[in-house]
Amino acid sequence: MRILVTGTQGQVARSLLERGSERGYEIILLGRPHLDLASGRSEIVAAVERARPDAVVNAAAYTAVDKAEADEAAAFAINADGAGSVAYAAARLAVPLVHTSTDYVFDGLKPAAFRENDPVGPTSVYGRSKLDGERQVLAEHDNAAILRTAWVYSPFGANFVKTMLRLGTDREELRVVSDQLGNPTSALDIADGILKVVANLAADRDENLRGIFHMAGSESTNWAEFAEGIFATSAARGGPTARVVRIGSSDFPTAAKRPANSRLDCTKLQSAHQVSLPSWRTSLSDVVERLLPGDREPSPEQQTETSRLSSQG
Ligand SMILES: NC(=O)C1=CN([C@@H]2O[C@H](COP(=O)(O)OP(=O)(O)OC[C@H]3O[C@@H](n4cnc5c(N)ncnc54)[C@H](OP(=O)(O)O)[C@@H]3O)[C@@H](O)[C@H]2O)C=CC1
Ligand SMILES: Cc1cn([C@H]2C[C@H](O)[C@@H](COP(=O)(O)OP(=O)(O)O[C@H]3O[C@@H](C)C(=O)[C@@H](O)[C@H]3O)O2)c(=O)[nH]c1=O
Ligand SMILES: [Mg+2]
Repeated sequence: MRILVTGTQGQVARSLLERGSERGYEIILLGRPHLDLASGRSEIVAAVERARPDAVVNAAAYTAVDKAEADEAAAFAINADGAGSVAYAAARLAVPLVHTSTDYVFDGLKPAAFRENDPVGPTSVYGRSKLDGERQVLAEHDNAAILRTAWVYSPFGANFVKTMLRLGTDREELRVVSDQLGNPTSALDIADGILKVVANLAADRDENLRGIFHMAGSESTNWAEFAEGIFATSAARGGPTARVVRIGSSDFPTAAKRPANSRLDCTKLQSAHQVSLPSWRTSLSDVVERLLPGDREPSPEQQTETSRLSSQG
């Protein structure tokens, strides 16, 4: 099966290339200048049709949350109209579409994990543009699954894990917000989940497989606790580490307002598609390992492990 993925350097796009190729799919990454989601509908349709896909995954987006506050037109062109045009193109080709969306469509005020039919209320331009993208995708294509994910990290692109490891190399202490809750999600796990959903859409016309689903790591946390987990994982492998000082969002001003709680309840995806993603506590070490340089000093535990193994001959 030939799967067209939008974007070439994105976290989810690169993960789909890796995981999809391992599983025998033909993965075609298509990005600028060949496919620009900010261009017009006819250009987008032509680019998608040229790739002759059996399925389409829209993994490209304007994801710079703070920058989007002052760049609303570009965020909506890519995340809303661009997504709608990708869906229109997939509908014309009569192939299934998986579209990626975000936990930031929610206002964060529910004192529990959000379900797919909970009222939305984005607090940022990024969140509003992604919400409009969901609406346009649903309007253009009935053979589509919209997967809302969250707090994505991976060996690729820009993400919070990379930021922490970078800042941790020359700082002893980092101030990180502890009053925003969410589900950190490995893009490699997202890729596995997307491939399963694509296969289900291709195999089965059941309308319960279409529509909006939450697909995030199975365990929630806050950014400060996530940072502590990143540094513990890194330190155990001889990588950079720093002490995390827990602060409130009001002590870390940003252009965009983030939801205080954007935990996602993913039971609908499990029951319809039999997909559930691991906890960040399980998936983080693989990503941290891949992000650390190869020539670092082993940690004391690793040294013990190495000498134990070599003494066993
Ligand atoms: N990152 C996160 O924490 C979260 C992401 N999501 C959603 O998941 C999806 C994947 O995100 P992620 O992989 O992290 O994204 P990244 O920020 O890693 O990558 C974004 C991708 O979009 C591409 N892109 C941006 N603008 C355009 C454009 N005009 N035309 C074509 N391609 C464009 C980029 O292209 P290029 O390669 O050329 O730079 C890049 O490949 C998105 O829908 C995002 O909204 C949801 C929740 C959390
Ligand atoms: C770097 C840093 C960030 N923070 C805070 C800022 C913010 O509230 C939180 C996370 O920062 P980031 O900018 O990495 O994350 P952010 O850009 O908000 O990440 C979001 O991206 C989009 C694309 C999504 O769809 C969301 O699911 C979510 O993953 O951590 C600190 O408290 N201390 C720090 O040193
Ligand atoms: Mg960011």
